[in-house]
Amino acid sequence: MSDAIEQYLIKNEPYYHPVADEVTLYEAAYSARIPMMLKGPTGCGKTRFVEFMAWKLKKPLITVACNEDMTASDLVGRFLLDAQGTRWQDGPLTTAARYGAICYLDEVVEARQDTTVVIHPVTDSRRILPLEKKGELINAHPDFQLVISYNPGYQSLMKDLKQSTKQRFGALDFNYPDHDTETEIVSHESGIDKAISTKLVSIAERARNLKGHGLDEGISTRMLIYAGNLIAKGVEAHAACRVALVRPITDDPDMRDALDAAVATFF
Ligand SMILES: Nc1ncnc2c1ncn2[C@@H]1O[C@H](COP(=O)(O)OP(=O)(O)OP(=O)(O)O)[C@@H](O)[C@H]1O
Repeated sequence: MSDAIEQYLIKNEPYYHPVADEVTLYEAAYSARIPMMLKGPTGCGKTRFVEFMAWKLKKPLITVACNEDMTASDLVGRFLLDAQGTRWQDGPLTTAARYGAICYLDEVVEARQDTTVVIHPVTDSRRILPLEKKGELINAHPDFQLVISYNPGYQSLMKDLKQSTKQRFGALDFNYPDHDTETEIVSHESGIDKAISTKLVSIAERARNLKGHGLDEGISTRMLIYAGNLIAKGVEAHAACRVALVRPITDDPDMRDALDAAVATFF
């Protein structure tokens, strides 16, 4: 393995608690080199899952957080001018395709459509990545796989992946884990005991019922871990929940009252 890619190998096993059969399905998809789309709300474990799978498959992982200012060059690479003159610098997608990594494009829908089309030739049977500016055509390394994340809740008609992009991927649905699994995860990640984390999970479950009825998104596993982290640091539970759960998710006074009431039910 080249130095360029060695740095992206995950050395220690990431903690990942499987929720259903996603590990086996992903392994099969990887061995068939099917590009994968991980669908689900923010903070529910998609990134942790891909880190775990990359570690399990012993493949390097290159992650790119996509945004609307991103251009195709940010993915494939560009010519840079320095003291020695002009030189080409591979972008993260090119590095992954050239040397055989898993490339994870987080929230790819944020990127402009002219950016997302660069992934087309490398996500169908051609498995090629044309570097038009450089005049080079890369045949993707056999170990290369593209993985994207997608939050169906955020999509609108104005901003969505084209069908021609979506249909190049297999998809796994992610959601918040079931009560016991989430309790386990929150305890493990924040160090609080299960008696407290089960209460945090119960608060989140109530709040998740408010999604679409005043809240745009549910309280995520990530937020529960933050609350647990604060409690583990000695912050009193009500204050921890206010800082980590209630205030970040809404500014609506009625919704804040409803969430405070849910917190008061359990603490
Ligand atoms: N099944 C799980 N096993 C272990 N940890 C988990 C699991 N699900 C969630 N977590 C925890 O929740 C945190 C948030 O998950 P993660 O960062 O993977 O979310 P995400 O779905 O990728 O969010 P985003 O879409 O915002 O990037 C992780 O750092 C991890 O601590």
